[in-house]
Amino acid sequence: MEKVQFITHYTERYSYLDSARMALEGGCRWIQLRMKDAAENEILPVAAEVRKLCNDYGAIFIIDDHVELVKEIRADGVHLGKNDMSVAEARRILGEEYIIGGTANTYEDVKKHWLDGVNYIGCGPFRYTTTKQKLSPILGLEGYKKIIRQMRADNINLPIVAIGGITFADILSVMQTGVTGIALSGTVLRADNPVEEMQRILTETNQAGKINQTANY
Ligand SMILES: Cc1ncc(COP(=O)(O)OP(=O)(O)O)c(N)n1
Ligand SMILES: Cc1ncsc1CCOP(=O)(O)O
Ligand SMILES: [Mg+2]
Repeated sequence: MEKVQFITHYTERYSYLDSARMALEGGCRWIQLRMKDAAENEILPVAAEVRKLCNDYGAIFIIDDHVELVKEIRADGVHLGKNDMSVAEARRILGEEYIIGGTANTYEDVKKHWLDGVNYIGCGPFRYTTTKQKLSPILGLEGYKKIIRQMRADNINLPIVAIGGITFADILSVMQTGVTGIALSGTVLRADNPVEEMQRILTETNQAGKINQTANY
């Protein structure tokens, strides 16, 4: 599985599409199109461009929230949180070929998604971030360690992607908690050169992932 998911964001400098393009140019191969509160007629043209770019780069394309658009925009899957359609319902609609991600803030969230047939978990927030409103309680490193311990005890084997306020400096310690990967947005878009920042983040995450594989948890 890809270790780094980039989440699109609109800033003063960049459009949603710019953000996806820069992440792909920097080597990221897993893009989530997140256009919070945008209407369908705004999402569709951007999604068409992101789909094309992801095809060019051989990247996975996930859409946030919109199960009803997945097939129309030819996304590879969808990411769903607590206030979205349930993973079980989305699975019934989309079938087994699509990727479904689910948000978790607690071990109970992870377990429910596991039973509902999720493919990966977006687990967070790691720390405070302004990219998302109404954040769940901050997990910090200890929060991830606890969730991973509980998963191992119950034999739940699911990719866990840490999210929320993650920067380059956090990657090693976050990956060392045992998570599978990270999802990020703001730290890439705030960088002077987002393409280079993405490259640096990928190298660091893959390096940290290799250390993880040899560590004895
Ligand atoms: C990888 C990943 N993890 C978590 C989220 C948050 O999803 P959700 O809780 O539904 O919040 P919104 O993103 O919809 O505001 C995510 N999008 N991606
Ligand atoms: C979608 C989402 N869910 C929890 S934090 C977040 C945004 C993460 O973005 P950033 O890396 O900018 O903090
Ligand atoms: Mg959502």
